[in-house]
Amino acid sequence: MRHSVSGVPFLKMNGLGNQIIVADMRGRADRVTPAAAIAINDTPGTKFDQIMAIHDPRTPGTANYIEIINSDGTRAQACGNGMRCVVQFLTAEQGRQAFTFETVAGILFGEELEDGMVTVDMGTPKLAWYDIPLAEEFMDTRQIELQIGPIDAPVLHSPSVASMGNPHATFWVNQDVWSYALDRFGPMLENHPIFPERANISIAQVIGRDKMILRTWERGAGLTEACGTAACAAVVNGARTRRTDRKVTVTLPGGDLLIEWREDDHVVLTGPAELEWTGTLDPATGVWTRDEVAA
Ligand SMILES: N[C@@H](CCC[C@H](N)C(=O)O)C(=O)O
Repeated sequence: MRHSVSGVPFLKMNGLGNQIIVADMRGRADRVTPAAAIAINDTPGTKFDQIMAIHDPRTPGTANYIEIINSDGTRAQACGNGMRCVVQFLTAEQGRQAFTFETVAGILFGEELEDGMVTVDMGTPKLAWYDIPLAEEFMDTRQIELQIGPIDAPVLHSPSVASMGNPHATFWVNQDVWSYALDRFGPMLENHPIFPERANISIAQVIGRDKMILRTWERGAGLTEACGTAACAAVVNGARTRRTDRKVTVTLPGGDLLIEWREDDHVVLTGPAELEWTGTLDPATGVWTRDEVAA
């Protein structure tokens, strides 16, 4: 095993194929720099969607402060799949299942279940236009005026928008979600002037009251195999537009997530997390080494 002098332990993990790096920054005052995040993502073998940096707690009663960094070096307020990875790592380390965390978006609760699945209470959605945020006032965020494609035959239009701490737009479609060039439309919609802080862009096909298929172009990361907060936002938007119930299995390219928008307004997500390998990372530069595994 080779460790750089200023290195921190890191784990390459995934949550339904959402590529996650967990960086253990406990006991340190520094942060993973944007330059380091970009360098890690540019290095073969560590292409990722988010880094979940575990810091010492800032607020009594919480286990850790979690900072979330996209692969383009920008900070994100929330990451459902990454939170499941953090819970799984800490459960394996500490032998206890339940944790309360703080993120920039608020306090979250996560727990590893007996069957190995991880459930995270992602808090309450924010639905006012200024909370998402949008650049102009919309009284009803269940359907906003936004379209892409020809004016008389838009390819995607009239999304529902919601914040799960981070901004999401859900475009409802009737045909196969794979028939849309999300790689082409995603960047345009992510950076549309209506979203002053950019947005995560999803295409949703409702299959039944409790089933939905979802693809997401993530702000700051691009096309991903899964986006937990996008699935949460899609179920909130599905329920409040009466397309779905409040408990829905969301099928993402990487697999299924169970999302429940509880009556107490909290959105809870349940799914798997997987450890791939471990290593050491310099959080200032992004230089990393992979631990050697005994044969
Ligand atoms: N993969 C995440 C969402 C990550 C944050 C997003 N890219 C943003 O900038 O808001 C998830 O599982 O929720």
